[in-house]
Amino acid sequence: MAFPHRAPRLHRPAPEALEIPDPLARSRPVLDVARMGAADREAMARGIPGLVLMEAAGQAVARAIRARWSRRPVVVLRGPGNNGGDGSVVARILARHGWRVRVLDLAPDAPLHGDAAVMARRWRGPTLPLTPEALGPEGLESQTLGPGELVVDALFGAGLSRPLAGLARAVVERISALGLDCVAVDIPSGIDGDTGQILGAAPRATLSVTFCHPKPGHLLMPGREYSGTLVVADIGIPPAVVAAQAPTTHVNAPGLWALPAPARSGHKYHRGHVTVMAGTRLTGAARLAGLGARRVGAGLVTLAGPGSALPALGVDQPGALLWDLDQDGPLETLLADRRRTTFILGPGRGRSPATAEAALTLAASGRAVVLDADALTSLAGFRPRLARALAGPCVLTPHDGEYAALFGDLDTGPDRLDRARKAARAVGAVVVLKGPDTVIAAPDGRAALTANAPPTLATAGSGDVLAGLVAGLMAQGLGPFEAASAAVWLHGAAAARHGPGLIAEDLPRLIPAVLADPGLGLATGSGG
Ligand SMILES: NC(=O)C1=CN([C@@H]2O[C@H](COP(=O)(O)OP(=O)(O)OC[C@H]3O[C@@H](n4cnc5c(N)ncnc54)[C@H](O)[C@@H]3O)[C@@H](O)[C@H]2O)[C@@H](O)CC1
Ligand SMILES: [K+]
Repeated sequence: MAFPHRAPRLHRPAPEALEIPDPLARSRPVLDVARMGAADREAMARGIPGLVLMEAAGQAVARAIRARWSRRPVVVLRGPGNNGGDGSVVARILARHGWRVRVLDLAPDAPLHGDAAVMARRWRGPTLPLTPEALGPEGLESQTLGPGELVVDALFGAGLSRPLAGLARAVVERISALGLDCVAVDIPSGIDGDTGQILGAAPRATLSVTFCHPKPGHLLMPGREYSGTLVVADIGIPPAVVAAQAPTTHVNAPGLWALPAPARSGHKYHRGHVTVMAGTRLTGAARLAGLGARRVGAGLVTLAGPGSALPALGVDQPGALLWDLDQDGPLETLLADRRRTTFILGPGRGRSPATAEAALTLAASGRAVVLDADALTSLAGFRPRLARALAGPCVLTPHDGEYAALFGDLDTGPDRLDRARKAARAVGAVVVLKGPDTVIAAPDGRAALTANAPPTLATAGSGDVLAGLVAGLMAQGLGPFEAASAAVWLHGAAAARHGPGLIAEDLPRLIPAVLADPGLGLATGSGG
């Protein structure tokens, strides 16, 4: 039998096998539109020509497309600015690799400027005007966008300044209606880069290729959903240029925080003592919070509640301590023990003036405090008192409803990053604004955007576990911003390990496997 004299043809990787490194697996800066623009200008001022950056941007998009898809007809929707300039580069490079490419110009009569004009001249292939006729069912399907065609959305990026209207809106809606694969250059046109909100309309991209670092709009809903798979390409902007923009927002992932490794010589009091203030009913919420704190490494956890609640509180946690608020003493007695470093108030506590008073007492105690659920709604109307009372590290964990109760008067729009930041500043505490795109904000302006939480986390009791994780990390010495960010990430990572059918009780059990991830540096147990 003769040996084949040609090497076997390599298989083109199936999309599932495509190895695009997850740009959100480690923490990195998130650049708002103004900082990204400033970084671009600074890079150019340091001698990197804009054309070089644009060529690198277009090349990165073309590379991502070629990695993901095999050759197919492509239509590049080209806008009037530099996003369109990137689109011209994508068209040229794909065509050079033998792809059939057409450019559809949004504003064929508008004069192009600067780098975008240069790149448009370097594209010598077919270019059609985007006209109303091209958008009719006859035009778009039969002439302009054929079945199976790949759309490159290079209409608008960072320069989006108003809602999409007219032809731009019509073409974007047509892409979605036809269910075509769409690659967004930088960000889907119509998604606000700073807020993730849709301005008018936006295409649902299969893939978005952005440059240098992600923008808030890639991580905040609905922008995150519209962005599809995110690729972040290095286009040669030096890290020092990015650092000079002093980014205050980061991707919430390892690197933003480091988990406390248990010291070999340590004992349980070195790992903090978390006290969960429970109510009479819904004791499950306090138990879940206690489990969260214990699994993440708190040395001791006390579940404190009224005498009538104690049998239920202790039912399934032999390792937790119990405190009878009627027999053993009230909150003040607990606070007299300085080794009680950390408190949780809210889960299952009940909404009442007494809960608000307990929250204010804890805030003034100087201990690390997590205020969640009923503590937040009970504090409605007491925010100025809370802000004045706060004497120690404090984390508030509202979902949107609890946010409305406590911060509804703040002047914010739908932008969740802005909402969390303003709330943190208003009260002087770290705010975890929970949702599919949980935002953590500190009073000093730092913020973290989370992208690892699967939708299965939206289940009763999951927030109670989160409160426990935050407290458990603060008990071990993490600052409130780091503890809150790490807890939110661990919570998402635990849920992601489970898949469908997740219930809150599963989450604490999944935490050890997450902590064993080598990327977190705890697996060897070699803490000093
Ligand atoms: N040096 C740089 O600044 C680089 C920029 N790059 C690209 O440049 C993009 C930003 O470019 P630009 O600042 O030129 O902005 P864009 O290209 O995003 O859009 C600006 C143009 O769109 C118009 N416009 C905005 N919103 C509109 C709407 N709703 N309807 C109709 N017209 C609208 C504006 O009037 C302006 O003419 C980035 O997103 C990125 O793709 C890359 O080339 C990398 C380098
Ligand atoms: K775009």
